Amino acid sequence: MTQHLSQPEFPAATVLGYPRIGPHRELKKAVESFWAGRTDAHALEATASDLRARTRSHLAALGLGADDASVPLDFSYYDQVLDAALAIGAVPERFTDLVGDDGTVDLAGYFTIARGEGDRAPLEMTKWFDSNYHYLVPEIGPATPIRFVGRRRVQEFTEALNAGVRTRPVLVGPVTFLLLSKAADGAPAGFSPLDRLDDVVAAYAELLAALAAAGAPWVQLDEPALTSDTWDVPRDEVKAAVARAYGTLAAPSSSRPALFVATPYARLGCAIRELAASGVEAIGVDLVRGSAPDEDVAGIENVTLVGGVVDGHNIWRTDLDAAAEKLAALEGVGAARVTTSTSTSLFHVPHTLDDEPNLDPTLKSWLAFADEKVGEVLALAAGPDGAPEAFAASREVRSTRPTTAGVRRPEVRERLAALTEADFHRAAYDARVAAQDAVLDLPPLPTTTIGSFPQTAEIRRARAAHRRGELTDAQYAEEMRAEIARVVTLQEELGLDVLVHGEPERNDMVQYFAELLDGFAVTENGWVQSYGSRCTRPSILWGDVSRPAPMTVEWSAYTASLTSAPVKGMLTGPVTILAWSFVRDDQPLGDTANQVALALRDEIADLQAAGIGIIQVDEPALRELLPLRRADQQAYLDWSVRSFRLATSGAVEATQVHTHLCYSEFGEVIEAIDGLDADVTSIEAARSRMEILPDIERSGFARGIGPGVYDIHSPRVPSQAEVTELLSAALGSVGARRLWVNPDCGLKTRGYAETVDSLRNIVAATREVRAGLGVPTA
Ligand SMILES: Nc1nc2c(c(=O)[nH]1)N[C@@H](CNc1ccc(C(=O)N[C@@H](CCC(=O)N[C@@H](CCC(=O)N[C@@H](CCC(=O)O)C(=O)O)C(=O)O)C(=O)O)cc1)CN2
Ligand code: MET
Ligand SMILES: [Zn+2]
Repeated sequence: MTQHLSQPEFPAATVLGYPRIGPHRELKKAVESFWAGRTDAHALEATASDLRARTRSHLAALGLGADDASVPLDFSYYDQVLDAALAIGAVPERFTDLVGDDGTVDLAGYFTIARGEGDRAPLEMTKWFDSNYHYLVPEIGPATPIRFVGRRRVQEFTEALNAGVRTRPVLVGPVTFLLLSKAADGAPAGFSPLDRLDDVVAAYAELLAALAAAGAPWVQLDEPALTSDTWDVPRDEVKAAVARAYGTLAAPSSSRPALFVATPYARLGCAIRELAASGVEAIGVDLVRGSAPDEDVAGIENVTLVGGVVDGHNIWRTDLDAAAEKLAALEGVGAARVTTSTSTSLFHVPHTLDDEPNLDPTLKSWLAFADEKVGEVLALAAGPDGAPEAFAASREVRSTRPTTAGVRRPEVRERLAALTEADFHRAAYDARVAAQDAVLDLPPLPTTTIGSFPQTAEIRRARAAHRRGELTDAQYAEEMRAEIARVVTLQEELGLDVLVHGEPERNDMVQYFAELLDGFAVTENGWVQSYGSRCTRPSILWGDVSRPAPMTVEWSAYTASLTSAPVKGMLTGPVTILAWSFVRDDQPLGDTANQVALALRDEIADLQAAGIGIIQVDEPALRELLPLRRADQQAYLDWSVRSFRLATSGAVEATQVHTHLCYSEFGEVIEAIDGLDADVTSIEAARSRMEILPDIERSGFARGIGPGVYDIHSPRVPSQAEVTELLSAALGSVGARRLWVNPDCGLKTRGYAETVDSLRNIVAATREVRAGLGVPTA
């Protein structure tokens, strides 16, 4: 051991992070009431402080030590990447007026940067690694101010210490911060945010010193970017950045805390040597999605290796024997010490199983949410002799799970085994176009929406009342039908060409289907943050999947009965259903996806039989599950595309199959999108001003395409002129024959006022552009 004498030991058991939204979404409610002007910043700060207090004493009560830095301090009002940007003062120029004399931004300003205001666009939002969490993308240019200004983490640390808990502050690490950033508008060609590394590192060094001065023995720097090899920046530059950043931050000094660098989500392949040589005291590796590092890493003998053996990203009870073996194998790498942790932060999983009285007890015995995972980490640190009951309970799952009814259903398995290649193919596209043109009679540049209309407070209240038994099934259905009728009338008045039913009956586009399919369970309080204050309750896909009855046919058929316009049926695709659920870990994902696909295939057949001629199968999560390492990507794209094709290829030639994707860079998966073989694809494009078009052109994509012309993530109403301009750009690259007109995504999070104005402008702009083509306008 060459560690400094005063060097504290890393805790034997810890977790990389914990849910921050609150067991009953306390933070969501407090933040939304602040936004609505119902409470002031003081009240919000007080609620947040109370939530932090409850979280740390809860974690201490669960058994994480109160004085040894084993309780992580990872609170955020909205997003941890935005927090990092504001800690170092990196505010985009358009928000400069929000910055005070001391370089900080107050709470109201913080939310303005997160959510936009008037004509000022918020920071772009995109997926956090391969999860359904979304972070805000910092904008870094050559002149972006970067210096340590934001003391929130320091204050939170002191607050906890005064209450008797010495926490471990968590920060997004400097290299990941810059790799996740984008070049600010106006940055010269060739500029990369990583060019500002030295400035960022200098700011972090001051922040670390402030935390040490406040009494923090350890600080956790999250560097998940090091588990991916898909950055634009060459690998050698990433390694050099790690060496440079941590060479500075971990240089011997009495004024810094000990550093724990965590690398969740996949294998730390890229920079472990640079990290080990840098002088950081501890390195966390993901042993659930990744594997142990090589055995010849120089410097590792001075480092504590923190083995992430409890899955932070899924909810299955850990096989403690297998996890203990992984930890034992990690010992072989030659580190100074090996300790136990989770693979990722636990903010991807719900708080606790104790809040789920209605989950089937057998299923429940197979699961571990965040609190139960804390127990697993502690049990592993104690070992089989120290925690015999936990190890016994874990063994019990191994024996009951494979044999429990519903886990393996012969009829589902036989149907899958009998599939042939023909089940994955539709007729040739040209034949489909001819058949569809003959029945659909659509104008050029057909207008449509992505499916959902605003989920109003009345709709949610009705659903809550139905759940509590205050509305009968019939009364609830009546309310939903009334809403559908309103949405149909509105779309007719607006003059949209292909109508939707608006999805009022869906609590969520995945949970709705999970509630109707066999093989899934749903939670009551299993909320997980998706972005900002928005949460979802991921369903639990535990057994073989099948469809006991049609799921959407009545709603779609009712909708079609109200109008002579074509109505688009609306389903969620197999990949997205998997991505936004907690999925069984006992068989390949592709097999599970195909089971879901067969259920959807039957639904499509029923929709067709009910006279629905256009069916959209949403796959917004296609890009999300893309593996973080290039070598793994093709295999993923193969099974994901095939499952979509299995779901949709039963459609007859005349049925027009649509798909929809949103969020993230599609350039990387454009060939896969082509492989879906949908007749029409709608895709997010408005916020990036149609940046996707060159990718589409280059790929030779030759079917219908609707690049979004309305950024639905903002309350802003796009003007007719703006939409006309976007459409003209799209027309230039894809041509009138293939272009569809639609918003970026569903309208469920929007209000009615801005929705109606925006759709009106979209229809008007489309008519203007059609007129330019010499097409009749009405
Ligand atoms: N699963 C999923 N992931 C996704 C998306 C998505 O739509 N679904 N979209 C993208 C963006 N992410 C999003 C995630 C959540 C929401 C969202 O709107 N969430 C709602 C909850 C949606 C929901 O589950 N609603 C339920 C329950 C609503 C609720 O809170 N009910 C109250 C009572 C309602 C009342 O009395 O007003 C309660 O239970 O306490 C329903 O409608 O039934 C929220 O945070 O507020 C939007 C986008 C990517 N990932
Ligand atoms: C996140 S993609 C959303 C698609 C869905 N059909 C909707 O309109 O809400
Ligand atoms: Zn979408």
